[in-house]
Amino acid sequence: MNSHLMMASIADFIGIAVLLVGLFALMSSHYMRAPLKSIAEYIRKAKRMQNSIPPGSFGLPLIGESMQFISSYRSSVCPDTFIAERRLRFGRIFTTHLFGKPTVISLDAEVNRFILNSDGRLFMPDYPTSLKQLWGKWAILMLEGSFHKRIHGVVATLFKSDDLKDHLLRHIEDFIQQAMESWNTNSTIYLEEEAKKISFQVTAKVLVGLDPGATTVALRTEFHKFIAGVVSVPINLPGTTFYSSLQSRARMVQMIKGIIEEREGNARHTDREQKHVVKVHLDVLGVLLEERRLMNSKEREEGGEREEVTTTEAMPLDAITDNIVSFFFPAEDSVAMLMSLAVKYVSECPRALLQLREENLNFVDKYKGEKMNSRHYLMQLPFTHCVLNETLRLGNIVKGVIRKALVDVHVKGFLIPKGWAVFPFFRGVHLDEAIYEDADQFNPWRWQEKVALSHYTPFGGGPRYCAGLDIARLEAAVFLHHLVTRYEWELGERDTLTHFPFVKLAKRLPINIIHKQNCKNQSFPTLYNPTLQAIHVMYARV
Ligand code: HEM
Repeated sequence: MNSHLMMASIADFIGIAVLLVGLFALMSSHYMRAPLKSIAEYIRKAKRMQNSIPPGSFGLPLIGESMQFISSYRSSVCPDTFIAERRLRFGRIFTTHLFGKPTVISLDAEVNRFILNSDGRLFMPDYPTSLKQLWGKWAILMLEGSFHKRIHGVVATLFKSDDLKDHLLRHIEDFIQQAMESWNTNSTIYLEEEAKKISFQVTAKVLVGLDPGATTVALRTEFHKFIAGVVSVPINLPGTTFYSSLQSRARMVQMIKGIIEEREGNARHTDREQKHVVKVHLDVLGVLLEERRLMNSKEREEGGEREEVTTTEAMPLDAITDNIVSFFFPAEDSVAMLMSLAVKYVSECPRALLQLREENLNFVDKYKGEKMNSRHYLMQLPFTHCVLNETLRLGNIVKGVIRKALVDVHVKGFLIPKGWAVFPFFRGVHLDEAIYEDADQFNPWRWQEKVALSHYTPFGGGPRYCAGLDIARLEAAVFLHHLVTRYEWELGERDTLTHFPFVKLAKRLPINIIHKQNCKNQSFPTLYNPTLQAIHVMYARV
């Protein structure tokens, strides 16, 4: 009964809107000559629309159902109340009104895949103006069309390359070693804090080639102030969080520009005739600078003389700084969350922890003294990756993505009207009992059986799939490897998860270190790395 009332309210809303448009058309036509036929056509169209828009409710005027959505995902007890209630009343595809827009939420894996794969044709990302101000108009999330394709391609190619992953592995292990040095038996550490420290260092390395030091610390301080603005009221006045966030963003941009200037000062530039070597740094800044050089020189060639008197650039410097700034977020926050949640889940599931430890100790034995590379960590630790898959499924670090319909879109018998927002809600699919048995339980063994990967989208899909997924998996696998082979711990104070706006552990996951492994008998896989060798020797002397 309730659902019918809600459906009626949407239908009324559309009916009245279409009637008003019809009336306006009639009134504005010269001498009201518009044929009555066209009004009938409008009414027929309204009827057709009201029949095919997914059922649901719009909630209150202007704010719609945003408050219910937010309070549901702020709760650590029953975060999915909002979704569960509506799924029961309306099914897996329903209409609501979120953050100022009529929105279709989809908990249907097939529809979600369709939306992700139709990016750029039927849908495009749709972020509020305040977020555009924060990320910058050139950030990958804001880009469309061929420029998006180009930036995505350059970054994805870099992140897929074994050279980059192997180069990064040395640093990941180094940063983990340094962090772990301070964790001693009988001490309590805040795992989320430690994971964030490590992943920020990895991020600074992979994005701009920075080693830990004063600049990384300064960059991290500004990044934290910057990120606070993402969830603030967007009022750009001195004293507001939003204002301070924009100021920090500007300082991050200055630091990145400083690194660029330093690189360009040192660079030996290309000159094909003189056969100079191009030095492309193995990081995101390096490949974006190279891409910019290529695009701008092509632009100049094509532009001929006219180009010399204009300042047009195919790829301005802002395109580099906006992207670097925006990559800091997934690279620091999401990866650290993956590591922290994996530790929480295995700590609560002793059988999984035991198997994880066994696999990783065997791995140490098997590759004793061998030169390790990223493929070892990505391919030779199957159970570790089952743990990570399950953590991503259950933890839903990214709940879903928001898109806008570019045209009227028909899918599974429903209409998503042009201009409406659409929210493929991955979390709703990942926690669907019809797909995953005991969906709310941590069960890494399910990944040892045949699981339909088409339902599984923790890293999105289509043209905007996560370019950094291998980096995220590598970092998390190496972290788990070192943690379980060297430490025994127990969870400290009980911690809870909240989900809005981002997944967070309320207490930053305190863990008590019970035992630090005597590393004498443990052969670290990357012994040839001089820093690690020094640390290994140090441990061996303990
Ligand atoms: C556990 C960690 C991570 C998760 C869960 C995650 C999740 C996602 C998701 C769901 C998307 C799709 C966004 C959309 O469709 O609008 C995405 C895109 C992306 N992610 Fe990640 N990500 C993670 C780590 C990383 C890392 C480490 C990087 C690299 C620094 C990265 C870089 C990117 C990039 C470049 C895109 C493409 C955006 C676009 O083309 O519009 N991500 N990620």
